[in-house]
Amino acid sequence: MILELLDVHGYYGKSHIVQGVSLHIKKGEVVTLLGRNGAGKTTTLNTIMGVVAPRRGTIRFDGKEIAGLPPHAIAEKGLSLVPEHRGIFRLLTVEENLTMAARRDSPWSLEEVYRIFPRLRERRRNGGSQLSGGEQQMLAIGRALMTNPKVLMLDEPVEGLAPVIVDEIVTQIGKIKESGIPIILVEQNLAVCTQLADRHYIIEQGRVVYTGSNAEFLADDGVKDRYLGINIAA
Ligand SMILES: Nc1ncnc2c1ncn2[C@@H]1O[C@H](COP(=O)(O)OP(=O)(O)OP(=O)(O)O)[C@@H](O)[C@H]1O
Repeated sequence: MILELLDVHGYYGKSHIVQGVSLHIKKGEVVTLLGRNGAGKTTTLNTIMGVVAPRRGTIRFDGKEIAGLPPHAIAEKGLSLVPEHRGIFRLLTVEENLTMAARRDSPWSLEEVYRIFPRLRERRRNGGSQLSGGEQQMLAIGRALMTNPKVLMLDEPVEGLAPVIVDEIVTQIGKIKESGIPIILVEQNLAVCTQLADRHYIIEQGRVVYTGSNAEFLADDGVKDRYLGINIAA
């Protein structure tokens, strides 16, 4: 098990948002965090990264406790979060965005990243501000790869993108999965989730209310209806 959360609680000030989340991810797996808006998925990712300090519970990464460490120390250990609002440097070129994230010990070279994201190679001299939304997302993920992540967390990577770009990014995330990097995916697009994931967690009001394999989830229309408000018959 590469990452494990046991009864983790996270707060924004006095607001108790993450209310005892337990979950885990193994090497090579893709797991999703599903749930309605405001359920606490992003806050769970921020709690793993130490951006929201966990007040109770255990977060073990590679067998060692990381709860309570500052975000930079957690990032240095190899946890990488690509946030919803991408955070690329708009005044730098694509290639500069990538190279400035590179770590000396990383097996991920520019070539490797360009192999997964051919569009970034084509756009390598373009500034961040000249990229489409999809290209910005690719750059944000590519930049995370340059840091040699041992666990990659993606927060709504295809939100607001055209279907053809969504397909492209799903293929690219699939290639990252094949490379062996475990991925925690927060995503509202269920088709994307079920194409990529081995397992799913559904979060409601800061708690895990369902967990199952992708096959179990796909076979259970009731679960989608109950927790996600998707009427399968419609
Ligand atoms: N910086 C913040 N300060 C205070 N409350 C916050 C903050 N960020 C989020 N919240 C609250 O925490 C709750 C959970 O938000 P979170 O973003 O984790 O939900 P989510 O499941 O990721 O949903 P979404 O898809 O809307 O991002 C919400 O009620 C939200 O209003």
